[in-house]
Amino acid sequence: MRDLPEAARPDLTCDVAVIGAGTAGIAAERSAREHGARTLLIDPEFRGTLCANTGCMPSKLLIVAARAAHDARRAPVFGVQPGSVQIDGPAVMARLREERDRFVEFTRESFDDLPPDTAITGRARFTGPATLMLEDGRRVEAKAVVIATGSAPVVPAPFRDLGPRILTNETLFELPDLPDSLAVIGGGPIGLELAQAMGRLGVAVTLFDHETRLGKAREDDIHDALSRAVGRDLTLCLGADTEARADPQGIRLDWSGDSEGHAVFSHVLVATGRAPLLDDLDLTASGLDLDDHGTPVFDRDTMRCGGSAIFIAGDADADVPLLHEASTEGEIAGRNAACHPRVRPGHRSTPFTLTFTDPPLAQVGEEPGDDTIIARSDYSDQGRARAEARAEGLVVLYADPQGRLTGAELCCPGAEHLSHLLVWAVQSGATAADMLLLPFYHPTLEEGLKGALNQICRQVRLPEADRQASAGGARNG
Ligand SMILES: Cc1cc2nc3c(=O)[nH]c(=O)nc-3n(C[C@H](O)[C@H](O)[C@H](O)COP(=O)(O)OP(=O)(O)OC[C@H]3O[C@@H](n4cnc5c(N)ncnc54)[C@H](O)[C@@H]3O)c2cc1C
Ligand SMILES: NC(=O)c1ccc[n+]([C@@H]2O[C@H](COP(=O)([O-])OP(=O)(O)OC[C@H]3O[C@@H](n4cnc5c(N)ncnc54)[C@H](O)[C@@H]3O)[C@@H](O)[C@H]2O)c1
Repeated sequence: MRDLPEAARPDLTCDVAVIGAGTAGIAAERSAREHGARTLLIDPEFRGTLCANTGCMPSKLLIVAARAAHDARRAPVFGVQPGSVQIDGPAVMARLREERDRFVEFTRESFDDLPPDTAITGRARFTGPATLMLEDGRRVEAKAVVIATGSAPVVPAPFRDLGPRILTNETLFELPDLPDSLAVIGGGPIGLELAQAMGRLGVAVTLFDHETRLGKAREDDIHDALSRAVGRDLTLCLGADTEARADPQGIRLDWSGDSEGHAVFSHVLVATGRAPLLDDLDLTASGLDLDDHGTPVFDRDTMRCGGSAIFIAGDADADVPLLHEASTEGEIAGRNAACHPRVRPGHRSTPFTLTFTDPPLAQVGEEPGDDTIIARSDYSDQGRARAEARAEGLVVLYADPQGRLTGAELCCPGAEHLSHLLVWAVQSGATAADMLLLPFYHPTLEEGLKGALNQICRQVRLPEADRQASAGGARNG
């Protein structure tokens, strides 16, 4: 460094520079440091993770408020009369923000544990394959770089420039009160979760999607179960293209396609997908190969971009934009950045997505192939679900010709937990017969899985371990 003229000397040097202090970046920095690297963690704000601020946590806080309202409304089915249910919108939003801020504080506190001079405030861009420039002009030289800049909502043209009544996940949780009415554009996980929650909190919600499938459901009967369930809390308008314009009362939407109409909504939530935040990075200077969307081409086992010393993790890579994947990818990227050029594959877990509707939608493993054995458990009369007056939906299991579980799709009560059991079974290589040898307590939602597991055993001629008659008086456990 001493031989360089002063003007060319970097202001900051390190082994691994991590760009972005979200879930992936925090994991990458920690992992690189644990593997002996001198690290820098660069972020313009250090405001805590997307998950805590505007993602997983505030959305689940809205969902739990909605569930409380829903449970109170359906209590009379059990002979319990709670009286008329009143929703105090400002109180719902205040509790959401109070709890959310607590979660955000925890993620911010993790920055206090960083070694001195590791956290660098600034927005970074590439000036070369291993050099970065911060917006204040400081130059950073690193042996390896991890890109962990996250993603941002994509707002299609008709919804841009229409003012604060157009919401995204970045603004919805800041509303002082619940909206009078809400159009939700997009039936992916964000749209589904927030639309159903708002509907249950008494907001008049219409959900639009230009496709006819909600939540990328694989199976027709799973999609039917999901549509029926959310259709009780909101109006569904699938296969519809929407136009938007400002109106004195809010935002007017005109839609056409499988249905036609127009209406004015006090607010519109745009949940039409998210795109990696890479534009500010000047990736051309990095020398990386980019795909058609401008995302670096990378190896998802090592998180390395081509043959370079640049790694990528989290939503920035547009692969699987989920919290647990961001964390895993960060850990792999950080370790390999520290050990570069001796990179090695990290462990990637079985694909698993969970949308927190009621009942939840879960997808486990890969899509079924031509020789996949498919079996179903119906939850519309499952014993425990029936007792709780929430019997609906189904579980679809996938297995290979040897009876080994390869995946599942669920939309039924308890799917949040049942899907965990199933993803653990898939990842550990269990067969349907192995599963049936495990204990099933009675009366539980888990018992409902036995029907599909037995069907697989019959189809592949494995022993059906469970012959125990249902003691619950209902079909399927
Ligand atoms: C509404 C919503 C609900 C969700 N719910 C769930 C859920 O229930 N379960 C689940 O698994 N996943 C959920 N997700 C997805 C999950 O939140 C994300 O996959 C995850 O948080 C992504 O983490 P990340 O580290 O990639 O990004 P982030 O946490 O966004 O971190 C990116 C960081 O990069 C910084 N940055 C950006 N550009 C630069 C630059 N040029 N220089 C320096 N720093 C920069 C940003 O300031 C930010 O701090 C949800 C997402 C949303 C939007
Ligand atoms: N529970 C969870 O794990 C959870 C919750 C929320 C978000 N997330 C993550 O965040 C990511 C982004 O979520 P998302 O729901 O915004 O995106 P998404 O891409 O999953 O879904 C977007 C939906 O919007 C529709 N759409 C796109 N353009 C449209 C248009 N112009 N008009 C009408 N519909 C349109 C698409 O057909 C699709 O159904 C997800 O992929 C997921 O990884 C996860």
